[in-house]
Amino acid sequence: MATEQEQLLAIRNRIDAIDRQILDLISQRARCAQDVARVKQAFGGAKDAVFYRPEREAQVLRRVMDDNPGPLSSEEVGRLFREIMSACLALERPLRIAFLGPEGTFTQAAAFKHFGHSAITVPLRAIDEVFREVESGVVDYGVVPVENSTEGVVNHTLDMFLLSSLNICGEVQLRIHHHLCGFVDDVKAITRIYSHQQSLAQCREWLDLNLPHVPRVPVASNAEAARIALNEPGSACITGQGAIDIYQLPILAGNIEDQPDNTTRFLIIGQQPIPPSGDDRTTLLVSSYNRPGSLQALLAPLAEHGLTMTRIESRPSRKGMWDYVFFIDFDGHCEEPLVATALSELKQEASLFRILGSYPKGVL
Ligand SMILES: O=C(O)C(=O)C[C@]1(C(=O)O)C=C[C@@H](O)C=C1
Repeated sequence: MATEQEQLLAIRNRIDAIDRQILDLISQRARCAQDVARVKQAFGGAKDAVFYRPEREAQVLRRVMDDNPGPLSSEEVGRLFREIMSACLALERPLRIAFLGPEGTFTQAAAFKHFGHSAITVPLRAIDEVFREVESGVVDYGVVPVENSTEGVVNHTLDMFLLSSLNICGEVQLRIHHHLCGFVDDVKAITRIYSHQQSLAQCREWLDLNLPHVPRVPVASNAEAARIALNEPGSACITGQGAIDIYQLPILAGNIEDQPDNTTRFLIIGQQPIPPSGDDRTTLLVSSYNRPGSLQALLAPLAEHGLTMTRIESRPSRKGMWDYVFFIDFDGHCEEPLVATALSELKQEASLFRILGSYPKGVL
C-alpha cells in the first residue's frame, strides 16, 4: 500500500492540474468581461455606459446555485461566483459603493455580500449622506439598512425616499450576529456597555438576564462602540465580526442576539432602473385620498391580479397632520404585463404614486 506521503502527492498533483484549468477558465471569463465592457462603451458612450447589471448577476448566481452538483453547498458556490463576478466587473470598471460607516459596520458587510470584495466601499456618516453622494454621482451606488427582523423598519431610510429620486436597484439580507467584546478579565468586571441603539435592543433579553445592572450606552455605530471599548478600561461593546476584525477585540460572549434568526435587510440605491431578472420585487411609494375605504381601494388591484404583497409600512407624509404615505413591497417586476396592469389601476386610486424600484430578490 502507498504511504500517506505518496497518496497525498498523487491527489495534490490532481489538484494542481485542476487549479491550472480553473485559472485558465477564470482568465477566459475575465477576458469576456473586458469584451462586454467594450460593447457597453461602444453603445452607451465612454461616460454613460452602465457596467453593473444586477439582473444579470442575479441570473448567474441563481443558475450556478441551481446547477451545483455538490459536495460544496449552494451558498458556498454562490459566494465563490459572487467574488469571481465582482473581480470581472472591477476589470470593466471598479464600483464605488457608499455605505453607512464607519468601516466594520454591518452595512459594510452587506455591501461586500452584495457586490463582492472587488468593490470599493466608501464609509459615510449618515443615511442622508449616502443618498446625496449617490445622487451627485460621487459614488455609483449606496447601501442603506431598511428593516430588521427584531426591531422593525429603519424610518430614516424610508423617509429619505420621500425627498430623493433614486431607484432601488437591489436588496441584500444579512444574518446579524452580535458579540460582547472587550479587554476585561471577567464579564462581571464590565462597567459600561457601548453599542448602537438597535443592537442594544436586539440583545435586550440577554443583557437583562446576564448584565442587568451595567449601564448601556447608545453610540452612533457598532464600530464606534468597538473603538471606545478598545480605549476605555472596564468598558465593553456589542458589535459584529467586521469591527472585531478591525479592532482585534476579544469576544467575551458570542451570538448574544435574542432572536437566533436576527436578520437585517438592506437596499441598494442607484440612478438606473433595473430590467426584469425573472424573480423580482417591486417597492412602491403611494398615498391614498383622504376618504373612507381609500386604502382598501388602493390595494385592491394587487390582490385582484394575484400579486403577493410582502410588506406595507406607513409613514407621516411630512405634508400635513395625519397625512400618511405607504411603502408597499410585492413580488413581480413593473415591466411584467400583469404587474403593469395592476399598477395602472392602483395609480387611479392614488394621490401620490411612485415606483421606487423593481429589482432582483436577494440571492445570497
Ligand atoms: O454580463 C454583463 O453585462 C457583464 O458585465 C458580465 C458580468 C459577469 O461577470 O458575469 C459582470 C458584471 C455585471 O454586473 C454582470 C455580469
